[in-house]
Amino acid sequence: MSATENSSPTPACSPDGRDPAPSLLVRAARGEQVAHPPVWFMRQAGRSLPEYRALRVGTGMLESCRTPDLVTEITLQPVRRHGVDAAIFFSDIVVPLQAAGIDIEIVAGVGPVVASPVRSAADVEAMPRLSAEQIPDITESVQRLVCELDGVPLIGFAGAPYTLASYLIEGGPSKDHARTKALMHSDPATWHRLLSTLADISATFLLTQLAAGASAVQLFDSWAGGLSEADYRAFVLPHSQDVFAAIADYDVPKIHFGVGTGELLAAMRDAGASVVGVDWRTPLDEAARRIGGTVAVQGNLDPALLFADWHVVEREVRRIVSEGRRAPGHIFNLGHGVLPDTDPEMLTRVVELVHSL
Ligand SMILES: O=C(O)CCc1c2[nH]c(c1CC(=O)O)Cc1[nH]c(c(CC(=O)O)c1CCC(=O)O)Cc1[nH]c(c(CC(=O)O)c1CCC(=O)O)Cc1[nH]c(c(CCC(=O)O)c1CC(=O)O)C2
Repeated sequence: MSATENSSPTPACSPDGRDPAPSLLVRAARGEQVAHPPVWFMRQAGRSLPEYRALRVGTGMLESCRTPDLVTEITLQPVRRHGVDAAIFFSDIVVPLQAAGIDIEIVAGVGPVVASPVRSAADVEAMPRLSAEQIPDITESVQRLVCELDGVPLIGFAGAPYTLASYLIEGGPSKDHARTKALMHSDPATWHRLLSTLADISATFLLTQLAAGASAVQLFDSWAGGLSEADYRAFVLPHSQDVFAAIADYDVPKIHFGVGTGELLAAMRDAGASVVGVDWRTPLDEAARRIGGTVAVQGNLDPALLFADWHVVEREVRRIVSEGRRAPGHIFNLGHGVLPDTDPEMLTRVVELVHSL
């Protein structure tokens, strides 16, 4: 029976590439000597790929994320096309919120939109929790992928409590996160209750992916870089720590990433990460110095530079790989997600170049 006919994993592919032969990604994350850095890209599946755009016609984003046939195929597309060293589970940070019962949609061209923003103690009190039983499709998709990936590691992911809270409070994407910061400072009790509820939801989503066979996880705190270190440590870090503590029993790379977090890198390590993701603003050797040289780094090509001429991209990739060699371990990635209009050929060339260095 093939994996696609059976939702439970076959022994041949259940604990997967998660040992006994650790993948390049796992070895680099552990700081072991590797010939070249492993490479994958945030948002490597998705709008940059014509085969993704074709498959998505007529199906909404969140519906796609809950349909194992689509999730499996979309997750595999960039692995086949680019030869990346890891797959990232095709989903979104708001999937667990919707699965829990929160009225949230992803509107094309806008992003996540929340029907009733969460702004008061009563709103937080009324928030639902997420149980593993509500997301059997996530288990099925991960199990199928682990089989189909045949040793290529699958990275599971979730949004961190702060970034999820920012969408729930603002009601959608926001540049300044003004309502979020206002609630944080004017009603700390409600704030901590909200973040603790979200930490629970994130942990359940990650645990589900790990139990189904994911080889690594990434916790996205995309918007944490908008906070001072003092606010981050007081209002955010304890909740991100709770998420990492919930998955501590899994001996897998635990990547923690945010945009504009140059001042927060050490604090994000303190959340419990074994790999810290770095955007393009901080060189990787400097990032490793700020982190204290104890964990691996991931990054950090500016996604906008993929629109420049190849000689620019080549120079930048070489610089990043060389700076990454001065860190205790390096996973090559962009400094944030692939932009939708990126020429996928550029991504394939970056993979080939990193593999040749
Ligand atoms: O600007 C905003 O605040 C809204 C952003 C937004 C989100 N989901 C969204 C959108 C609209 C859009 O991308 O156009 C909506 C969204 N999520 C995704 C897609 C697919 C694509 O980009 O073409 C799309 C666009 C879908 C569509 O319009 O058809 C899928 C997604 N989101 C995410 C991931 C994980 C990853 O990045 O690798 C992945 C899957 C992995 C993959 O595609 O390979 C994670 C995610 N979603 C989201 C965030 C918050 C910050 C950010 O977007 O950069 C983050 C974390 C992050 O990337 O830093 C929220």
